[in-house]
Amino acid sequence: MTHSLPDQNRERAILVAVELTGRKREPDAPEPEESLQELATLAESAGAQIIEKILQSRATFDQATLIGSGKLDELRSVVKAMDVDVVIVDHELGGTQQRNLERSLDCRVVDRTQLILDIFAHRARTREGQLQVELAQLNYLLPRLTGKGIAMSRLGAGIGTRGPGETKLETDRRRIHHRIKRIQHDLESVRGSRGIQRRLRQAVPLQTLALVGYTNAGKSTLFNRLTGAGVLADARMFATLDPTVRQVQLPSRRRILLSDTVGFIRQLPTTLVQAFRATLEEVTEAAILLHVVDASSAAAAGHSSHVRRVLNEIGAENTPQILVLNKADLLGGTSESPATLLRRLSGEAGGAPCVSVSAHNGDGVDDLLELIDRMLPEDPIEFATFHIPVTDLGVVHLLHEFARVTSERYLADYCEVEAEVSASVLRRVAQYKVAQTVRDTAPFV
Ligand SMILES: Nc1nc2c(ncn2[C@@H]2O[C@H](COP(=O)(O)OP(=O)(O)OP(=O)(O)O)[C@@H](O)[C@H]2O)c(=O)[nH]1
Ligand SMILES: [Mg+2]
Repeated sequence: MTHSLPDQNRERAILVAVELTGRKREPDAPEPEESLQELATLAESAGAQIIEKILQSRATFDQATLIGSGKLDELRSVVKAMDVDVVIVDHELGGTQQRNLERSLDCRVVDRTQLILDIFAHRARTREGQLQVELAQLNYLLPRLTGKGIAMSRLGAGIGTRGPGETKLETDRRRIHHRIKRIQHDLESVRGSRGIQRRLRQAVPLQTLALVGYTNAGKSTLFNRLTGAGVLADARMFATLDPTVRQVQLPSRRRILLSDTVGFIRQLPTTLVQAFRATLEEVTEAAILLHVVDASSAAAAGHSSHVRRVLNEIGAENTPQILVLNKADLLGGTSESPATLLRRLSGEAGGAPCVSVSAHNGDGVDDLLELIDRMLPEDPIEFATFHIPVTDLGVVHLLHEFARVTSERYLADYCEVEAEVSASVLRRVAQYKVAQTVRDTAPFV
């Protein structure tokens, strides 16, 4: 785990989870230990030092305090003895439960969602990302503002205290509602300008592919490997929050756009995922999804089935997928051979083609590019004549860039261009077309 703070500057955290006995787990739900381990990774990503992990088995969650009263006493003495700053609970807490726990333990109590939001708040770089996180935080807090109202003005620099502008929130619900409206309004205008960028991008008729996957799967590392871009890749979870888009050239010399997106994680409420609309748009509009899995993780299968579920929820289940088993360089010590894992995950993904790569050392990346080339829809070349008004000369430029122009003549108020154009480019400029014949030639490069 990477963290930059020396131990004495990090918050001392205890992690708590409850294992419900006698209840069948959801098909892709993790083992409680595995979930607790993931929580530890998250907490460390947020800068905490883990003092202890506590797992309690119970038939049900306690309504008032989640854990039972005996366990609570035990926890209280550990908190005191070990000088603990924050207790992090691996389940979503209701407002009352959180308040009761804080009062009883006399220390800060944060749940999994708050921790994730906290990391998000820290990582968001763009204005849109920051607004999205604040909106998600407010939506999380609102239903928890029951009774006398929780202490909204917990100031400080620790985990869970980077709440949405404590000072803005110190009063009541109405102010929060007001703030939510304001953020939504600001988001609309930020999105408006992104919409313009997106349209500009669409004017360049390239297909977009999106990297998706569980957090820490290696999406950004693969993105950098494929595009030569210097996107932050980090062992901390949720290194990427804002989508980044770059061009990639395929072996056929066709170009595509690749976008790197926020990682998915279990127990992140879909409403929160929805807040990351920028990412979702990249995903739902992609021609192909590159589903990246950390094949070296013992939880690979659970992670990939979770990702498939989120893709379902956001309506991207029918987008063609390539399963990319990453971190192949680390394989060897795992119980399942890469070939078996590939077969199994591919079967679960409805037979999606898969490829094993190492974003780290580049192994398999050429195979991935070949596969993308084969999977991209055919794009036949046609020969067409265009009349482009002088007011739209940008289109002439576009044809020079993305087609093979064979002649170009400037007439009174338009330019006549003859060109070999791929079908996808042709669709963009169809309104200027005056004649067209399909050519029986190989795609130009
Ligand atoms: N050994 C090895 N490590 C890798 C490989 N790919 C990525 N990593 C490491 O895995 C960690 C996570 O990589 P990222 O590329 O940031 O992962 P991500 O999927 O973008 O993560 P989020 O943006 O947090 O969702 C980093 O420490 C990378 O160096 C690989 O092929 N082999
Ligand atoms: Mg990333």
